[in-house]
Amino acid sequence: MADSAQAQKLVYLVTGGCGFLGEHVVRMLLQREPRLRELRIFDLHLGPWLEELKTGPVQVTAIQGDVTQAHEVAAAVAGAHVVIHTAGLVDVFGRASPETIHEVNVQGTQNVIEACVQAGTQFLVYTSSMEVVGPNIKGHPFYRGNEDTPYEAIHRHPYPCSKALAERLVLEANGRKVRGGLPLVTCALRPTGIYGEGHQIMRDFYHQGLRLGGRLFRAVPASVEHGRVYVGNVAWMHVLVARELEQRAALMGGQVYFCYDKSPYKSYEDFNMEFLGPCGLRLVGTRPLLPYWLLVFLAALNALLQWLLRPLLLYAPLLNPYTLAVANTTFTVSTNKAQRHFGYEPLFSWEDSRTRTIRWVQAMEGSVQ
Ligand SMILES: NC(=O)c1ccc[n+]([C@@H]2O[C@H](COP(=O)([O-])OP(=O)(O)OC[C@H]3O[C@@H](n4cnc5c(N)ncnc54)[C@H](O)[C@@H]3O)[C@@H](O)[C@H]2O)c1
Ligand SMILES: CC(C)[C@@H](O)CC[C@@H](C)[C@H]1CC[C@H]2[C@@H]3[C@H](O)C=C4C[C@@H](O)CC[C@]4(C)[C@H]3CC[C@]12C
Repeated sequence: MADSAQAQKLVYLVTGGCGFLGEHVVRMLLQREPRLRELRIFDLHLGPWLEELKTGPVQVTAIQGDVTQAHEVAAAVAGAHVVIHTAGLVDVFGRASPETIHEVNVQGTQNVIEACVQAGTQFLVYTSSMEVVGPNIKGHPFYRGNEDTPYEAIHRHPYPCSKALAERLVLEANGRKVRGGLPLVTCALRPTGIYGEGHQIMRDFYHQGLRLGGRLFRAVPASVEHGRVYVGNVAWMHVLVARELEQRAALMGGQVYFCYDKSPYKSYEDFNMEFLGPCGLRLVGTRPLLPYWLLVFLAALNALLQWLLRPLLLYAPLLNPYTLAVANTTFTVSTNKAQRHFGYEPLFSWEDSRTRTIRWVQAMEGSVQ
């Protein structure tokens, strides 16, 4: 990274900077990274909100580009000191083909790595996922596990497969010599289910509840714990890792860190109700209203319909065999590795994270009280 004379003048690149997490990373960098001279935001789809960021002291450069295009990535990385790579296809609903998911999540990540090597960029932070670990295809629970907990990470779905492969590429690239002869320092962050302002799935559940007269119907037992983490804390961890990588390269380089905070362990649906309940929705049923075998049948029917309708239209409901399996498998983390390695503490308390998310849902048109 830059020498002391220029230490206040760093260039950061955030890929996927207009996404749900990416936007929070961009805003967090502008608020909490005083060394920034230029912040480059690379995304397939640039958001109109970027314009408001261009009035501050930091040069904000919006770059419309595709991580699958190596030359576009190389141009965006050239001259950057730090790359935070969040761009990816987060698709477990069958919207994109397995080939496209692989091309974006794996080849796109390889393009970012090679661009760092060619440009002499030394620091790369990759947004991985809990799904690199599990739930696995056998439905084994991962109960309050950490980065060292043994677990049979076997996947078949294109999304977790792509995240696992991309993470491996990033970690294996740690230590490669970049242009100029210095070592590339990489690390991967593994958020569990992220929630907060801008979470599209939360928005989908809210609108589904409105369509059903203010009700959602329980499909998953309350006993199935899911780890969730507030988007602001995930963004903060990215900023902190990017800042500490240089000083702690020997300790942090090539490492993975789960993203965590004080969000409570609950079933996916019960956790969502922490925000949707105060916005007027009700979760019907203290236990699943339908037997599991019927849910399995309905999920399979959705998958069949998606396949049959694909030539005509995209049918991608929330319920499919993969989402049903994930929803019904306990996956929670309990770790302090990020705190031990680089002093991470959540920036937002559970209460604050909950309040911010509720306010965001309430701001959506038609919140029912
Ligand atoms: N949302 C979660 O719960 C969660 C949990 C763990 C990890 N993650 C990871 O966090 C990252 C961001 O996820 P998100 O939830 O913000 O998703 P998102 O879809 O909101 O954001 C992804 C961004 O990447 C961009 N993008 C997609 N394909 C691109 C391409 N070919 N070139 C350039 N940009 C491209 C999209 O336009 C979008 O702005 C992903 O890597 C995802 O795997 C998400
Ligand atoms: C229809 C019901 C069965 C309903 O409960 C389904 C919920 C389902 C859509 C979600 C349950 C668990 C979610 C996943 C989890 O939070 C972690 C993820 C990792 C991240 O990298 C991408 C998103 C996701 C796969 C997330 C997707 C939605 C769920 C499957």
